[in-house]
Amino acid sequence: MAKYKRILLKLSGESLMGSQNYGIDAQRLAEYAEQIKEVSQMGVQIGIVIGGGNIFRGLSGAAKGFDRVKGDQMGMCATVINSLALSSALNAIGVKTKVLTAIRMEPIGEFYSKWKAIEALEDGYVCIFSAGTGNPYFTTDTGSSLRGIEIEADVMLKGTRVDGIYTADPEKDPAATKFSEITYDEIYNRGLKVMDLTATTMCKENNLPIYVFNMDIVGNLRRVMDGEEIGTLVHN
Ligand SMILES: Nc1ncnc2c1ncn2[C@@H]1O[C@H](COP(=O)(O)OP(=O)(O)OP(=O)(O)O)[C@@H](O)[C@H]1O
Ligand SMILES: O=c1ccn([C@@H]2O[C@H](COP(=O)(O)O)[C@@H](O)[C@H]2O)c(=O)[nH]1
Repeated sequence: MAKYKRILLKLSGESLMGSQNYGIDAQRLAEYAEQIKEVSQMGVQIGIVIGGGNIFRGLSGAAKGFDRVKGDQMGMCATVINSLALSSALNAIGVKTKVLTAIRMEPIGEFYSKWKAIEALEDGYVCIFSAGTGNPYFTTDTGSSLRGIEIEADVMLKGTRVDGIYTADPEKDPAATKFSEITYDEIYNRGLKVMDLTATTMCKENNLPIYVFNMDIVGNLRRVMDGEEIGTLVHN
């Protein structure tokens, strides 16, 4: 039996680039879709939030002179592009999906509501929550914690390109060591940057555990569902 009944899976937009410098790598997209299908077939209810860093981030836009709010709106549109790509890849392999958007944009997706989402999850749809929180100055990590709490997920799975939380950024510090578990408070106290603080605080205050793992290794999502300890658990 799967370890969790209902999950909120956060996927990194940057990871979707695969080996490219920009955009969507078809192979990485197909691998993500297959992993999600496998877990959906186990009966797990799956909500997904995908980032937009492979296309646009408001902060990088602001650094080039864009208005920050417009830049963030561009970033949110980037998450919609990624959500549509993932939805299409899932549909192509027989998985039913519903794209719900935080900003009204029918017919691209249906306007999000908690109850619509839960009904779709219970009907076996994989729900993709796009456009983040719908507000500027936030990130999709915060969008994930928000949606995870709203849909009453058992856990927020942060599928990223590192295999957990380390004492320092493992992509910069080869001497960094990995935690198998850590509390939210330790994340603050040690100044760890794996997830933004707004998202961490929302999870802490609402008791939503976070599990950070490497989604770029095919089969890992299933391993998490099987209870294998391949990442880092964050809890109170
Ligand atoms: N202490 C740490 N432990 C683990 N990873 C860390 C740590 N500090 C920084 N990181 C970095 O955080 C990154 C993971 O963040 P995330 O998955 O949100 O990536 P992202 O590129 O910001 O995603 P998105 O495109 O969705 O915005 C890793 O690639 C890693 O380099
Ligand atoms: O609630 C939100 C979520 C996201 N944004 C903007 O989108 C980009 C892409 O999201 P990432 O989490 O960085 O992948 C982000 O940089 C913001 O510009 C937002 O404004 N509000």
